[in-house]
Amino acid sequence: AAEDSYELWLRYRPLPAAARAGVPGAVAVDPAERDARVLAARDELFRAFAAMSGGMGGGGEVVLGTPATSARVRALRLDLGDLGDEGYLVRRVMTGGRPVTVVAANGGAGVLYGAFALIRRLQLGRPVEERSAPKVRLRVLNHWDNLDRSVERGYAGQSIWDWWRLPGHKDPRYVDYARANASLGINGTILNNVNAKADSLTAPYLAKAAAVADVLRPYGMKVYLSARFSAPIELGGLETADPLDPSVQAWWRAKADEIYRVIPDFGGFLVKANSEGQPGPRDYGRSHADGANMLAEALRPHGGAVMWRAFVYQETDPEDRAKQAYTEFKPQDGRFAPNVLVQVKNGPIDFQPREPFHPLFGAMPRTPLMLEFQITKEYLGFATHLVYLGELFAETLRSDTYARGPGSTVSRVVDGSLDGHRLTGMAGVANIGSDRDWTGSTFDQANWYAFGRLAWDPDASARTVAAEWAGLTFTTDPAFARPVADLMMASRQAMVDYMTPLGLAHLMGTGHHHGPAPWVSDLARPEWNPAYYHRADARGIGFDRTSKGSNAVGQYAGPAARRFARPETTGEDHLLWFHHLPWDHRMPGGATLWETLVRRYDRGVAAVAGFRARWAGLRPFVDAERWSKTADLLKVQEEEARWWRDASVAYWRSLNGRALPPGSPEPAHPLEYYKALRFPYAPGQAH
Ligand SMILES: CO[C@H]1[C@H](O)[C@@H](O)[C@H](O)O[C@@H]1C(=O)O
Repeated sequence: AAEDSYELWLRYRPLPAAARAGVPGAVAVDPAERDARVLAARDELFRAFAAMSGGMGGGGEVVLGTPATSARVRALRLDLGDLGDEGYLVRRVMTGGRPVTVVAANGGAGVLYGAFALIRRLQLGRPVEERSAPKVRLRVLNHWDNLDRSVERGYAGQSIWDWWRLPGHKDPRYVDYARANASLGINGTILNNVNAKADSLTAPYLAKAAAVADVLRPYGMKVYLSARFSAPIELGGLETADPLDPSVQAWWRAKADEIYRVIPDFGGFLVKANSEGQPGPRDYGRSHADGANMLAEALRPHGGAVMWRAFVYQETDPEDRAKQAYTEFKPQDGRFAPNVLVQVKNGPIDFQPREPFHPLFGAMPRTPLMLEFQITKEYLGFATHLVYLGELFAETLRSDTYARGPGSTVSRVVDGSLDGHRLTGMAGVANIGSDRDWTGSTFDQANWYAFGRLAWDPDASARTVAAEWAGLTFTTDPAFARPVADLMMASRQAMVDYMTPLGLAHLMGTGHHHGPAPWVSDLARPEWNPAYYHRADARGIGFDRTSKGSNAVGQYAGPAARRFARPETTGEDHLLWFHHLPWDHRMPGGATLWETLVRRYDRGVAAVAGFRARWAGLRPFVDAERWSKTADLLKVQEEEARWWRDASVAYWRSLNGRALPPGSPEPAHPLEYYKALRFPYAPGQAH
């Protein structure tokens, strides 16, 4: 179809007539060039130029390559010193009296990224020159994809990884997946769920992963696997997976050797250990560092890395889940091998609509901390609600940890500049599935896009990224791109308002995590209950994490801790995250907490109604298919926003017996109606 959402942001279309002459007519690589990434860059430029020129191109030539392999690039004596392996330079130069656009880099990956940058700039109608290098080294997607093609927390259909027919059949979709990722600079992918089956490490599955790696390699992407810690028992027939046991160590060394025989550039392992029932070193009285280092030692001869997740909330500190990862990992700072990264979620609980930054950022200066975002919207309305996550990601990244004084932002922890780490990384839990539009909705494509752009440059502006995506995906007409970027930027706060305003968190329905269920309090583990998080009763609401409560604030560095210690300085965004307050608590504007809470719900619902109206006005700019799907989903979102608001307000009122502030509507139904709703077949559930 002419307007196919399958193409994502790589929609190569004829440029406006005036711009077509500027589309290069020729692409030159050195005849001896053998780097598959440079050849992929050349092919991508051919494809893009042919479409963008509408047959009218001819604005000169593009020369691609590295000084090492291209005599023409070498002859230009460009300064590429600060670009590393993956950075690039796109520059207009005169050679032999003719203007030429050169895409130069120190390595093939840089050439590839430069080619995509050139395409992007032409699509957006911008001057083509650009110099850029990634600030973060490992920019990876985490697929929570199971071997049976179900996707944990996936809302866009089945897994794209067709394990059954691999390696014999390689779905052409893998090439488009690689192109999309390369266009953002994403350079690695973890193919299988962190809740891992040991089967993924058997020879047949390694052959399948190798086939995928072969497709991704020309696009600069490495394959990684999630490793099940107990695999030596399940696959090797050993009696233990104790990381200090020599037979276990030998098993992993042999396994790593086997993997590198079939995937020579294998990236390494991602591990979820001793978390939510997964096996791990703690099962044997060993530490996380013991477990990670054992795997790191097996990968070290081959240059692989271990991404060891810090998502743990058992065993230690039952008083406050938000404190547990810090309690367990902070003492191990400095004990991890050099090829281990500790992968930390953006916030201390679990991918909520809003959380403060995770207290481990800044607290483990001797360990490379990898930041994990969730691109799939497990707690944020699945692929139905329009929520632009670039704004959430950027909020985390610019948060100041104060670990080394003011300006010690999370982005500086992650890019390694704060503590001098060269091994750095950012992971995004993928929202990709086999739906035609990849992500379940057009606007969820923007979240994949924003993750990639912010992994490349954690200091990039979320708004700029949104406008860029809207320009590439729809049209660069400012009468469209500007209002759409405004809508996207407002969308996350709108969701916070109608779901969990003022710092509330984790009030979603159990298991599936869709829809409100603040009344649930009878689940086996205390931290699975919404009531654990809101702690509301007749008198007040919120989780006291000050020194009078769980003292989670004590895990933050001085100025941050001081800010979070008092309601007045905490600010509205995290108010009830850190404080338990009476319903009559006076807010800065003079209204009570209760009134303000209800007003926030109302504001969130009204915002979504506003998005619908705005989208209606943008109809002339968008093809019918993509316009209608978005319009349909916004209608559902408005209904669900009202559901969240009504159910939540009805519940809080059942506790506090208060009237609604003037003008705020009564909930549509009595509380019992909301409590009785059931969604046994919601998508994406853990199994
Ligand atoms: C993969 O498991 C997930 C689980 O489905 C999810 O509810 C939660 O977000 O976190 C877990 C994790 O991050 O490990």
